[in-house]
This record gives sequence, C-alpha cells and structure tokens, in this order.
Amino acid sequence: MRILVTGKNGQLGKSINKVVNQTKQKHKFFFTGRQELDLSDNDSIDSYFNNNSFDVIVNCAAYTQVDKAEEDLDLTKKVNYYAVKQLATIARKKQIKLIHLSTDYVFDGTSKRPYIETDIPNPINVYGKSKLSGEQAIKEIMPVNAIIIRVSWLYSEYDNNFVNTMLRIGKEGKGVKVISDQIGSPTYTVDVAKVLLHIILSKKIKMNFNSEIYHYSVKGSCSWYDFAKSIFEYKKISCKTVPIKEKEWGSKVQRPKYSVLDHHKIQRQFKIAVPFWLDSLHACLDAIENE
Ligand SMILES: NC(=O)C1=CN([C@@H]2O[C@H](COP(=O)(O)OP(=O)(O)OC[C@H]3O[C@@H](n4cnc5c(N)ncnc54)[C@H](OP(=O)(O)O)[C@@H]3O)[C@@H](O)[C@H]2O)C=CC1
Ligand SMILES: Cc1cn([C@H]2C[C@H](O)[C@@H](COP(=O)(O)OP(=O)(O)O[C@H]3O[C@@H](C)C(=O)[C@@H](O)[C@H]3O)O2)c(=O)[nH]c1=O
Repeated sequence: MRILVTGKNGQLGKSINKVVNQTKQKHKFFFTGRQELDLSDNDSIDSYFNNNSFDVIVNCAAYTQVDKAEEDLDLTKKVNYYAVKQLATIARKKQIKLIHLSTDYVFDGTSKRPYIETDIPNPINVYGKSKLSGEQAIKEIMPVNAIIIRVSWLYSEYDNNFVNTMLRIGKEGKGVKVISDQIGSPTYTVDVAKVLLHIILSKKIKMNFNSEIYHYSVKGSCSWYDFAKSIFEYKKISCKTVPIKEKEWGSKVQRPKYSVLDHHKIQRQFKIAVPFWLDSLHACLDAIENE
C-alpha cells in the first residue's frame, strides 16, 4: 500500500515517521509538509493528487493554534474545513481510504462523564468549530471508507507542546501558575501513531467499510495543573506550581472544562492496548532525555 501522511513537521506526523522507521514497514509511507502539499491552497491540493496516487491518506495537518485561530478565521477554516472537504472529495473519487484526526475541542465540556462518539458536539471556540466542520464534510462526502479519530491534549518530545513548555519554565526556576479547572486526558503522540499504524495494517482498511468516528485517549484524566506537577515530579524539578482557575489565566478563548474521551469503542473494535496516561508521560520524558 501507498500511505500518505500530511503534517510531517507536526508532532503527530513526526511520531508516525518515528514509529514507521522503528517497525520497518513493508508498505510505502510518504510524508508531506506545506511545501509539498499546502492545505490552504486548493490548486496545490488538486495538483498534488493529480501527480501522486495513494491507497490511504492519514490527515494529521491542521491549524492547531487555539488562541490565534480566533483572529485567523479564514486560514483556520481553509485548513481545517475546506481542505478536509477537498481531501474527502478526492479520496472518494479515487477510492482512497481516509483517516482524519480530530479533537476533544468539538465538545463544550459540560459532560459529567467521558464523551462517547454519539454525544452531540458543541464547540465553543473557532478551532473546535473548524474541526467539527471538517468532520461533518467527511461524513457527508464519504459515507464509506473514512475514519475520524478524535484525540485530546497531545504532547510529544517534539517542538512546542505543554510538556516541553513546562520543562522550559521549570528550568527558569521562577514558578508557574497552571489551570486546575480544565480536565482532560493528555495523550502521547507515539501512542496515537501506534494506533494509527495498527488501523492501517488492519483487515478493515483492505475492505470497504462504513465511515466511523472513534475516540482515542489514554486511560485516566487530570487537570493541566496535575499534568504539570507530574512532569516536575518525574523530572525531579523543583518549581513552585500554583493552581489557578481558568478565568485567572486570562485567555479570551473558551476551552472545554471537561473533555475526557471514552476510548472503549476503538479499543474493542481494533483490540488495541490503551496505556495509563502517567506511564506514557514517563515514556515521553525518557524520550526527551535520550533525544
Ligand atoms: N495538538 C493537540 O493537542 C491536539 C491535536 N489534535 C489534532 O491532531 C492532529 C495533529 O496535531 P499535532 O501534530 O499536534 O499538530 P501540529 O500543530 O504539531 O502539526 C500540525 C501540522 O499541520 C501543518 N499545517 C498547518 N497548516 C498547513 C497547511 N496550510 N498546509 C499543510 N500543512 C499545514 C503544520 O505545518 P507547519 O509545521 O509548517 O506549520 C504542522 O506541521 C491535528 O488534526 C489536530 O487538530 C487533536 C487533539 C489535540
Ligand atoms: C503554558 C501554560 C498553559 N496553561 C494552560 C493554558 C491551556 O488551558 C492549557 C494548555 O495549553 P495549550 O496552549 O497547550 O492549550 P491548547 O492549545 O488549548 O491545547 C489544545 O490544543 C488543541 C490543538 C487541541 O486539539 C486540544 O486537545 C488541546 O490539546 O494550559 C497554564 O495554565 N499555565 C501555563 O503556564
């Protein structure tokens, strides 16, 4: 099979590349960034797929800057909605299987239990709304052969993410205030990459199937404050960590108060092992140490 992974410079794209290299796949993987395939430009998308053919697309590219998205409405919509719509149209026409990544931020965060796939989304910020539009476009255009996987609170050894930010702040030694009233499941991109690979190699991908949404996050949940404390504890970093309420943080952008995703459907259907969030955090911190 020929498998295209978009978003090669993002943290999930890099993790997929790493897992593919570690596991020596017989299938051919192709990784694109905006230089090869600019998702904000429909001509770029058309011309790329006119010149390249694939069996599976894994769409990891997205506009992911939650605060900036509020002002960058056009670009956010182009990448997270229109490009996804165009990818789905191409995938349908060319009979390519599409695996698309989405987010816990499609929910409003008012649930008292982990969100299941049939819960009604109600995004409360521009990023969440744009990702939901992308999902809806896929569902409309591809009643078959598309898989949408919602993940949450991604972190990795790569680039800017909450873990690397906390390690940097920890080293500065000035202390940190962290939100304690937003609850989610921090998810290591290497775990997601392994799940994606498992799905790509599954029997399902070889057949025609009804399109489905799945939730994937690791076991357990915490607040950003708990997450920060766990990072400092494992790394033995002494950093004064003060819990604050979301409103004290001062972001104008609303985020869900509770966005834990129930992973049982994907676990059951694909028979995947789901690790505990702290074990994955430790694995990531070890990977950062060894980079
Ligand atoms: N990060 C998170 O916490 C979460 C992410 N998700 C979803 O998971 C997926 C992967 O996220 P993650 O790896 O963390 O995201 P990153 O922000 O790390 O990577 C996204 C990638 O998309 C690329 N991209 C943005 N605009 C374009 C464009 N116009 N054309 C081509 N590529 C573009 C970026 O390119 P460049 O590097 O050049 O800017 C970047 O490399 C996304 O769909 C995201 O919505 C879901 C839940 C949580
Ligand atoms: C750096 C920092 C952040 N925070 C808070 C702000 C925010 O609510 C939270 C996490 O910060 P981030 O900037 O990573 O938050 P955010 O960009 O909202 O993270 C989200 O990204 C998108 C792409 C998703 O899809 C979501 O699942 C989620 O991971 O931590 C503190 O409280 N103190 C700090 O010092």
